[in-house]
Amino acid sequence: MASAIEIRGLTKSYGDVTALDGIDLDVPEGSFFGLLGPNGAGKTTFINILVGLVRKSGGTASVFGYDVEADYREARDRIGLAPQEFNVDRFFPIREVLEHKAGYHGIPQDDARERADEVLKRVGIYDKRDTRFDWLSGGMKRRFMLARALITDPDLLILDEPTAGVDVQLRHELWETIVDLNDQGTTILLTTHYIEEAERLCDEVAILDSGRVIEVASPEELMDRGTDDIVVQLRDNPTAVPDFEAEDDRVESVELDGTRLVVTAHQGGLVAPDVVQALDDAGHEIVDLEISRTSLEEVFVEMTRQGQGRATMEVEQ
Ligand SMILES: Nc1ncnc2c1ncn2[C@@H]1O[C@H](COP(=O)(O)OP(=O)(O)OP(=O)(O)O)[C@@H](O)[C@H]1O
Repeated sequence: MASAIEIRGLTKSYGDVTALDGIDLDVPEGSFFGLLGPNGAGKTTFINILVGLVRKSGGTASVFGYDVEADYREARDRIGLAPQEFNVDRFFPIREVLEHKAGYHGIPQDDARERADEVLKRVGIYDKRDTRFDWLSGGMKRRFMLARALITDPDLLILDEPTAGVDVQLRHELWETIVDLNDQGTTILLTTHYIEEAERLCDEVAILDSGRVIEVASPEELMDRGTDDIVVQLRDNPTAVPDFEAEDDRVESVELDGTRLVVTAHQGGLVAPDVVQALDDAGHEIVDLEISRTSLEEVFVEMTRQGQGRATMEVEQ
Protein backbone atom coordinates (compact mmCIF):
# COMPACT_ATOMS: atom_id res chain seq x y z
CA MET A 1 0.00 0.00 0.00
CA ALA A 2 1.26 3.52 -0.76
CA SER A 3 2.45 5.66 2.11
CA ALA A 4 0.58 8.74 3.24
CA ILE A 5 3.59 9.66 5.36
CA GLU A 6 7.12 8.45 4.66
CA ILE A 7 9.87 9.33 7.11
CA ARG A 8 13.54 8.38 6.87
CA GLY A 9 16.27 9.21 9.36
CA LEU A 10 14.37 12.25 10.63
CA THR A 11 16.19 14.29 13.24
CA LYS A 12 15.47 17.53 15.06
CA SER A 13 17.58 19.30 17.63
CA TYR A 14 16.71 22.43 19.55
CA GLY A 15 20.17 23.52 20.66
CA ASP A 16 21.39 20.77 22.98
CA VAL A 17 18.01 19.04 23.11
CA THR A 18 17.50 16.18 20.64
CA ALA A 19 13.76 16.08 20.11
CA LEU A 20 13.83 13.53 17.23
CA ASP A 21 16.71 11.13 17.04
CA GLY A 22 16.62 9.43 13.61
CA ILE A 23 13.06 8.34 12.92
CA ASP A 24 11.94 5.92 10.20
CA LEU A 25 8.21 5.56 9.80
CA ASP A 26 5.61 4.69 7.16
CA VAL A 27 1.98 5.55 7.65
CA PRO A 28 -0.06 3.63 5.05
CA GLU A 29 -2.62 5.52 2.98
CA GLY A 30 -6.12 5.11 4.44
CA SER A 31 -4.93 3.91 7.83
CA PHE A 32 -5.89 5.11 11.29
CA PHE A 33 -2.46 5.54 12.82
CA GLY A 34 -1.66 6.43 16.42
CA LEU A 35 1.41 8.20 17.69
CA LEU A 36 1.85 7.46 21.37
CA GLY A 37 4.54 8.56 23.74
CA PRO A 38 5.12 10.10 27.13
CA ASN A 39 5.37 13.87 27.56
CA GLY A 40 8.38 15.24 25.72
CA ALA A 41 8.76 12.17 23.46
CA GLY A 42 8.75 14.36 20.33
CA LYS A 43 5.19 13.93 19.02
CA THR A 44 4.42 17.62 18.55
CA THR A 45 7.82 18.24 16.97
CA PHE A 46 7.10 15.42 14.53
CA ILE A 47 3.73 16.87 13.58
CA ASN A 48 5.10 20.39 13.31
CA ILE A 49 7.72 19.20 10.83
CA LEU A 50 5.02 17.58 8.68
CA VAL A 51 3.01 20.81 8.49
CA GLY A 52 6.03 23.07 7.99
CA LEU A 53 5.96 24.82 11.37
CA VAL A 54 9.34 23.41 12.40
CA ARG A 55 12.35 22.83 10.15
CA LYS A 56 13.94 19.41 10.46
CA SER A 57 17.64 19.11 11.26
CA GLY A 58 18.17 16.04 9.06
CA GLY A 59 16.56 13.16 7.18
CA THR A 60 13.52 13.24 4.90
CA ALA A 61 9.79 13.56 5.41
CA SER A 62 7.16 13.36 2.70
CA VAL A 63 3.38 13.38 2.55
CA PHE A 64 1.75 11.55 -0.35
CA GLY A 65 5.11 11.66 -2.08
CA TYR A 66 5.64 15.40 -1.59
CA ASP A 67 8.64 16.50 0.43
CA VAL A 68 7.40 18.61 3.33
CA GLU A 69 10.03 21.30 2.71
CA ALA A 70 10.90 21.16 -1.01
CA ASP A 71 7.24 20.69 -2.05
CA TYR A 72 5.76 22.53 0.91
CA ARG A 73 2.60 23.81 -0.78
CA GLU A 74 1.61 20.46 -2.32
CA ALA A 75 2.27 18.60 0.91
CA ARG A 76 0.56 21.17 3.15
CA ASP A 77 -2.60 21.39 1.02
CA ARG A 78 -3.18 17.68 1.58
CA ILE A 79 -3.03 17.96 5.36
CA GLY A 80 -5.73 19.05 7.78
CA LEU A 81 -4.36 19.76 11.24
CA ALA A 82 -6.28 20.02 14.48
CA PRO A 83 -3.55 21.14 16.90
CA GLN A 84 -3.58 20.81 20.65
CA GLU A 85 -3.60 24.56 21.17
CA PHE A 86 -6.49 26.81 20.25
CA ASN A 87 -4.60 29.00 17.76
CA VAL A 88 -7.73 30.58 16.35
CA ASP A 89 -8.58 34.12 15.31
CA ARG A 90 -10.93 35.05 18.15
CA PHE A 91 -12.48 38.21 16.77
CA PHE A 92 -14.43 36.87 13.80
CA PRO A 93 -17.50 34.66 13.65
CA ILE A 94 -16.34 31.09 13.29
CA ARG A 95 -17.85 30.70 9.81
CA GLU A 96 -15.70 33.60 8.62
CA VAL A 97 -12.62 32.07 10.20
CA LEU A 98 -13.29 28.96 8.16
CA GLU A 99 -13.84 30.98 4.97
CA HIS A 100 -10.51 32.77 5.47
CA LYS A 101 -8.76 29.46 5.99
CA ALA A 102 -10.33 28.03 2.82
CA GLY A 103 -9.30 31.14 0.88
CA TYR A 104 -5.75 30.79 2.12
CA HIS A 105 -5.67 27.32 0.64
CA GLY A 106 -6.96 28.56 -2.72
CA ILE A 107 -10.64 27.62 -2.42
CA PRO A 108 -12.84 30.18 -4.30
CA GLN A 109 -15.12 32.36 -2.14
CA ASP A 110 -18.46 30.76 -3.09
CA ASP A 111 -17.16 27.27 -2.49
CA ALA A 112 -15.56 28.43 0.74
CA ARG A 113 -18.94 29.44 2.24
CA GLU A 114 -20.47 26.14 1.19
CA ARG A 115 -17.56 24.15 2.63
CA ALA A 116 -17.64 26.14 5.87
CA ASP A 117 -21.33 25.36 6.35
CA GLU A 118 -20.78 21.73 5.50
CA VAL A 119 -17.98 21.17 8.03
CA LEU A 120 -19.82 23.11 10.74
CA LYS A 121 -22.80 20.80 10.22
CA ARG A 122 -20.53 17.80 10.19
CA VAL A 123 -19.15 18.57 13.66
CA GLY A 124 -22.53 19.72 14.97
CA ILE A 125 -22.00 23.45 15.60
CA TYR A 126 -23.69 24.96 12.54
CA ASP A 127 -26.11 26.87 14.78
CA LYS A 128 -23.09 28.66 16.28
CA ARG A 129 -21.78 29.82 12.89
CA ASP A 130 -22.11 33.53 13.70
CA THR A 131 -20.50 33.23 17.13
CA ARG A 132 -16.94 34.23 17.95
CA PHE A 133 -14.56 31.43 18.91
CA ASP A 134 -14.09 32.87 22.41
CA TRP A 135 -17.78 32.53 23.11
CA LEU A 136 -17.93 28.81 22.37
CA SER A 137 -17.88 26.27 25.20
CA GLY A 138 -14.75 24.13 25.64
CA GLY A 139 -16.35 21.19 23.87
CA MET A 140 -17.52 23.37 20.97
CA LYS A 141 -14.00 24.74 20.63
CA ARG A 142 -12.70 21.19 20.14
CA ARG A 143 -15.41 20.58 17.53
CA PHE A 144 -14.43 23.78 15.79
CA MET A 145 -10.77 22.70 15.66
CA LEU A 146 -11.88 19.59 13.82
CA ALA A 147 -14.09 21.62 11.45
CA ARG A 148 -11.16 23.89 10.63
CA ALA A 149 -8.94 20.89 9.90
CA LEU A 150 -11.60 19.59 7.52
CA ILE A 151 -12.21 22.78 5.55
CA THR A 152 -9.77 21.80 2.78
CA ASP A 153 -11.11 18.26 2.54
CA PRO A 154 -7.68 16.85 3.46
CA ASP A 155 -6.35 13.44 2.49
CA LEU A 156 -4.39 13.32 5.74
CA LEU A 157 -5.99 14.49 8.96
CA ILE A 158 -3.60 15.09 11.86
CA LEU A 159 -5.24 15.22 15.25
CA ASP A 160 -3.04 16.26 18.16
CA GLU A 161 -4.93 15.19 21.26
CA PRO A 162 -8.33 16.00 19.75
CA THR A 163 -10.33 15.01 22.81
CA ALA A 164 -8.16 16.56 25.52
CA GLY A 165 -10.40 17.88 28.27
CA VAL A 166 -13.75 17.00 26.67
CA ASP A 167 -16.49 15.04 28.39
CA VAL A 168 -17.16 11.39 27.67
CA GLN A 169 -20.24 12.11 25.55
CA LEU A 170 -18.47 14.50 23.23
CA ARG A 171 -15.42 12.24 23.06
CA HIS A 172 -17.63 9.48 21.68
CA GLU A 173 -19.24 11.89 19.19
CA LEU A 174 -15.84 13.06 17.99
CA TRP A 175 -14.69 9.46 17.66
CA GLU A 176 -17.70 8.71 15.49
CA THR A 177 -16.99 11.65 13.20
CA ILE A 178 -13.33 10.70 12.87
CA VAL A 179 -14.07 7.02 12.22
CA ASP A 180 -16.55 8.09 9.51
CA LEU A 181 -13.87 10.16 7.82
CA ASN A 182 -11.44 7.26 7.97
CA ASP A 183 -14.06 4.93 6.52
CA GLN A 184 -14.39 7.35 3.61
CA GLY A 185 -10.65 7.08 2.92
CA THR A 186 -9.04 9.88 4.92
CA THR A 187 -5.75 8.83 6.50
CA ILE A 188 -5.69 9.75 10.19
CA LEU A 189 -2.64 10.44 12.34
CA LEU A 190 -3.68 10.72 15.97
CA THR A 191 -1.71 11.56 19.06
CA THR A 192 -3.40 10.95 22.33
CA HIS A 193 -2.79 10.54 26.03
CA TYR A 194 -5.95 8.48 26.34
CA ILE A 195 -4.76 4.95 25.75
CA GLU A 196 -8.32 3.73 25.38
CA GLU A 197 -8.71 6.09 22.44
CA ALA A 198 -5.76 4.51 20.61
CA GLU A 199 -6.92 1.03 21.51
CA ARG A 200 -10.38 1.64 20.08
CA LEU A 201 -9.54 3.61 17.00
CA CYS A 202 -6.10 2.81 15.64
CA ASP A 203 -5.13 0.08 13.18
CA GLU A 204 -1.52 0.62 14.12
CA VAL A 205 0.39 2.65 16.67
CA ALA A 206 3.97 3.86 16.80
CA ILE A 207 5.42 4.27 20.25
CA LEU A 208 7.77 7.19 20.47
CA ASP A 209 10.12 7.61 23.40
CA SER A 210 12.93 10.14 23.80
CA GLY A 211 12.82 11.00 20.10
CA ARG A 212 12.97 7.42 18.82
CA VAL A 213 10.34 5.04 17.47
CA ILE A 214 10.62 2.08 19.79
CA GLU A 215 7.76 0.05 18.31
CA VAL A 216 5.19 -0.03 15.50
CA ALA A 217 2.40 -2.56 15.91
CA SER A 218 -1.36 -2.95 16.13
CA PRO A 219 -2.88 -2.37 19.60
CA GLU A 220 -3.82 -6.06 19.61
CA GLU A 221 -0.25 -7.17 18.93
CA LEU A 222 1.01 -4.93 21.68
CA MET A 223 -1.51 -6.25 24.17
CA ASP A 224 -0.47 -9.81 23.30
CA ARG A 225 3.03 -8.95 24.49
CA GLY A 226 1.76 -8.36 28.01
CA THR A 227 0.56 -11.09 30.32
CA ASP A 228 -2.97 -11.89 31.43
CA ASP A 229 -4.08 -13.32 34.77
CA ILE A 230 -6.25 -16.43 34.73
CA VAL A 231 -7.83 -16.42 38.18
CA VAL A 232 -9.44 -19.72 39.20
CA GLN A 233 -11.46 -20.29 42.35
CA LEU A 234 -11.37 -23.98 43.35
CA ARG A 235 -13.79 -25.84 45.60
CA ASP A 236 -11.17 -27.97 47.33
CA ASN A 237 -8.03 -26.70 49.01
CA PRO A 238 -5.29 -28.40 46.97
CA THR A 239 -1.72 -28.71 48.16
CA ALA A 240 -0.51 -28.90 44.56
CA VAL A 241 -1.81 -28.20 41.06
CA PRO A 242 -0.50 -29.38 37.66
CA ASP A 243 2.82 -27.85 36.62
CA PHE A 244 1.41 -25.37 34.10
CA GLU A 245 4.74 -23.61 33.64
CA ALA A 246 6.44 -26.80 32.46
CA GLU A 247 3.55 -27.77 30.19
CA ASP A 248 3.06 -24.47 28.36
CA ASP A 249 5.78 -21.93 27.66
CA ARG A 250 3.20 -19.14 27.43
CA VAL A 251 2.75 -19.50 31.21
CA GLU A 252 4.95 -17.11 33.17
CA SER A 253 4.03 -17.94 36.75
CA VAL A 254 1.59 -19.87 38.92
CA GLU A 255 0.45 -18.85 42.35
CA LEU A 256 -1.72 -20.96 44.63
CA ASP A 257 -3.16 -19.34 47.71
CA GLY A 258 -5.68 -21.60 49.47
CA THR A 259 -8.50 -22.17 47.01
CA ARG A 260 -7.40 -19.33 44.72
CA LEU A 261 -5.13 -20.11 41.80
CA VAL A 262 -3.61 -17.41 39.59
CA VAL A 263 -1.94 -18.44 36.35
CA THR A 264 -0.13 -15.56 34.68
CA ALA A 265 0.33 -16.19 30.98
CA HIS A 266 0.73 -14.62 27.55
CA GLN A 267 -2.44 -15.00 25.46
CA GLY A 268 -4.44 -15.90 28.58
CA GLY A 269 -7.62 -16.40 26.58
CA LEU A 270 -5.98 -19.28 24.68
CA VAL A 271 -4.23 -20.78 27.71
CA ALA A 272 -7.32 -20.78 29.97
CA PRO A 273 -9.09 -23.80 28.37
CA ASP A 274 -5.94 -25.92 28.88
CA VAL A 275 -5.75 -24.82 32.51
CA VAL A 276 -9.38 -25.75 33.03
CA GLN A 277 -8.88 -29.12 31.36
CA ALA A 278 -5.76 -29.94 33.39
CA LEU A 279 -7.47 -28.99 36.66
CA ASP A 280 -10.47 -31.09 35.72
CA ASP A 281 -8.25 -34.06 34.84
CA ALA A 282 -6.53 -33.71 38.22
CA GLY A 283 -9.92 -33.87 39.93
CA HIS A 284 -10.24 -30.23 41.05
CA GLU A 285 -13.66 -28.64 40.85
CA ILE A 286 -13.74 -25.07 39.52
CA VAL A 287 -16.15 -22.68 41.21
CA ASP A 288 -15.28 -19.53 39.32
CA LEU A 289 -12.93 -18.41 36.56
CA GLU A 290 -11.95 -14.95 35.44
CA ILE A 291 -9.38 -13.69 32.95
CA SER A 292 -8.03 -10.20 33.46
CA ARG A 293 -6.39 -9.06 30.26
CA THR A 294 -3.34 -6.88 30.21
CA SER A 295 -4.18 -3.40 29.05
CA LEU A 296 -2.45 -1.46 26.31
CA GLU A 297 -1.72 1.07 29.01
CA GLU A 298 0.28 -1.46 31.05
CA VAL A 299 2.27 -2.50 27.98
CA PHE A 300 2.89 1.13 27.10
CA VAL A 301 4.10 2.03 30.59
CA GLU A 302 6.38 -1.00 30.62
CA MET A 303 7.86 -0.17 27.19
CA THR A 304 8.54 3.45 27.99
CA ARG A 305 9.64 2.90 31.58
CA GLN A 306 13.31 3.18 30.60
CA GLY A 307 12.61 6.62 29.15
CA GLN A 308 13.47 8.21 32.48
CA GLY A 309 10.17 7.08 33.93
CA ARG A 310 8.30 9.97 32.41
CA ALA A 311 5.38 7.99 31.07
CA THR A 312 2.31 9.84 32.23
CA MET A 313 -0.74 8.45 30.55
CA GLU A 314 -4.27 9.22 31.56
CA VAL A 315 -7.05 6.73 31.82
CA GLU A 316 -10.56 7.69 30.83
CA GLN A 317 -12.67 8.13 33.92
N1 LIG B 1 10.87 25.23 20.55
C1 LIG B 1 11.56 24.43 21.34
N2 LIG B 1 12.75 24.82 21.85
C2 LIG B 1 13.47 24.00 22.63
N3 LIG B 1 13.11 22.75 22.96
C3 LIG B 1 11.95 22.30 22.48
C4 LIG B 1 11.11 23.11 21.65
N4 LIG B 1 10.01 22.38 21.33
C5 LIG B 1 10.15 21.18 21.93
N5 LIG B 1 11.30 21.12 22.62
C6 LIG B 1 11.82 19.96 23.37
O1 LIG B 1 11.83 18.85 22.50
C7 LIG B 1 11.41 17.65 23.17
C8 LIG B 1 10.18 17.07 22.49
O2 LIG B 1 9.09 17.94 22.70
P1 LIG B 1 7.64 17.73 22.02
O3 LIG B 1 6.81 18.92 22.38
O4 LIG B 1 7.83 17.44 20.58
O5 LIG B 1 7.14 16.42 22.78
P2 LIG B 1 5.67 15.81 22.88
O6 LIG B 1 5.85 14.34 22.71
O7 LIG B 1 4.78 16.50 21.93
O8 LIG B 1 5.27 16.12 24.37
P3 LIG B 1 3.77 16.36 25.01
O9 LIG B 1 3.11 15.00 25.08
O10 LIG B 1 4.12 16.86 26.37
O11 LIG B 1 3.04 17.33 24.16
C9 LIG B 1 11.17 18.07 24.63
O12 LIG B 1 12.35 17.80 25.35
C10 LIG B 1 10.93 19.57 24.52
O13 LIG B 1 11.31 20.22 25.71
